[in-house]
Amino acid sequence: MAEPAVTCENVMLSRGERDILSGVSLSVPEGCFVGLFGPNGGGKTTLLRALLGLQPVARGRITVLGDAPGACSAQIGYMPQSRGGNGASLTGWDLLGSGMSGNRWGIPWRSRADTLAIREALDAVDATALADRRLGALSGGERQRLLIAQALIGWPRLLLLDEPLASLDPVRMRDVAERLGRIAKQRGMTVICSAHDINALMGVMDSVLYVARGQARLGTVDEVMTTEGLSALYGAPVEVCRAPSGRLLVSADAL
Ligand SMILES: Nc1ncnc2c1ncn2[C@@H]1O[C@H](COP(=O)(O)OP(=O)(O)OP(=O)(O)O)[C@@H](O)[C@H]1O
Repeated sequence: MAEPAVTCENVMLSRGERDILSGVSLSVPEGCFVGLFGPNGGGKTTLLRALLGLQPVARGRITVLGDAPGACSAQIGYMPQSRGGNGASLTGWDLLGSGMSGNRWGIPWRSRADTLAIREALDAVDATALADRRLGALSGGERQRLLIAQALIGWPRLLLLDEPLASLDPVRMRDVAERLGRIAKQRGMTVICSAHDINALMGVMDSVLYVARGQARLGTVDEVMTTEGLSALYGAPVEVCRAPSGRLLVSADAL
């Protein structure tokens, strides 16, 4: 059987004096598309950073692509949570090319293979027409698509996306989610993608990873997104309803 892409064994992650996640054990099979959800401050970014080796593991053990976090960086694409703003005078080509020449000295130079890899990644999220424009002249959602393209360059084995759908309008959100799902399946990529709107990833993700109050639960949508399951995770009544359209509605006073 194929080795899992990610494992956590009794993992605790702390920031400063605070424990953000504790006792987390899970296994993500290679090729699985995982939607990562939870409240603000629930620990989604902290977990993604731990998988990258950027956040120390306070207790327990994490493996990523069969190795310690940080050991397989070349096989991982990462899109950090966008805080906007920087590099307004750069173009999309500059942005995507910047990640490719970091191991070379001298004037930035792009090989034909680099250019092809950038073109493929831009095409994958329908961002080719944006790449010649300055970042400062793009909308938040347009910049967001370029950042997703940047994470896709070279078709990484593991793709970690921190709220890639934020700032996209509903139609574009669905379009980008479906494109990511198709690429992941075609390329056998493992994806962990955080989001706030679970409906944006319905039909695209294979599993849901829900983090809240320091706990994590991984399973299918039907296993995790239940009134009982989420109420237990939040430690407060949470109601999960499925509309006739298939959309999930999650509501609670505490959310
Ligand atoms: N640099 C830091 N130092 C100390 N605590 C931090 C730091 N960054 C984040 N935290 C805290 O860690 C907790 C988890 O934050 P994290 O960013 O992982 O949550 P999140 O689930 O990604 O939230 P959001 O949905 O708002 O993006 C939060 O309570 C946050 O305040």
